[in-house]
Amino acid sequence: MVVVSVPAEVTVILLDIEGTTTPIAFVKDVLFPYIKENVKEYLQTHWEEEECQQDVSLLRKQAEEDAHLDGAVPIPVASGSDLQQMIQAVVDNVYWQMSHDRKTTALKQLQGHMWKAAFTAGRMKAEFFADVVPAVRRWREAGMKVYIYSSGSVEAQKLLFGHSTEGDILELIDGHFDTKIGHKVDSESYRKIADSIGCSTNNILFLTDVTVEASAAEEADVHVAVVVRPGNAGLTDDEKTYYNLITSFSELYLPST
Ligand SMILES: CSCCC(=O)C(=O)COP(=O)(O)O
Ligand SMILES: [Mg+2]
Repeated sequence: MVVVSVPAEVTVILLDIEGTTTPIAFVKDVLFPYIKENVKEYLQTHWEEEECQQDVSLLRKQAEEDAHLDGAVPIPVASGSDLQQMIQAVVDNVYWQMSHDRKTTALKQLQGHMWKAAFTAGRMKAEFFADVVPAVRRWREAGMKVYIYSSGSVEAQKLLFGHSTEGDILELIDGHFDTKIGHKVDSESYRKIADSIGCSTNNILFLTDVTVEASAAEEADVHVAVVVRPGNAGLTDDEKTYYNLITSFSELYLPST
């Protein structure tokens, strides 16, 4: 087994979800199809609710910003539009964004609200790779703080950790960040996360499957390791040489343990 040593200055482990703690297949084959199958009915049922109206407003704002993109789907303003046409426009916009795996705050917020019913009713349970929970427990026993940084909304992250096949493991996580702090490919986001936690960027080790995210974090002086899991996108030879790679969290060696 290859072992990657965690630098002594690291006190915080920051985890990506999809492709790092959780199989991409769970996201692509369970979470995302649930949205596609239920978005129309969800909008019809919840349309009058404040939360749903806020989600639609955010999607409309995003659609305005996306207007220049090929195939972008506009969402008309409420007044003067037929309700069913409006709902269909939102559905089409969600489908279009999902077909491009967009990580916009607007899409992620709606998805989080939609998953709430499925998770809280016990109809869906989040999957974590077998090494994740034991490793997080060990890190915490060794005095590390463990945070999540995912494009999935904080609300959705809490649903996953609160309703998993391993039970409610939310208490293992010290805090959550999503794209409201900035995008994961933007190095400034990692500086803001360090500020918010109250540490230096070089006190953080970020684990992700996506090398552009690793590169952005590294630019901010965050330590990184790239996580290679079944079903993840392949890496180039240069990426394999450049980054510390782990295939399991158990391959991380903490000097204090
Ligand atoms: C609460 S995560 C749900 C999955 C998701 O929507 C997503 O975009 C995952 O992105 P990540 O940044 O964790 O790779
Ligand atoms: Mg990921």
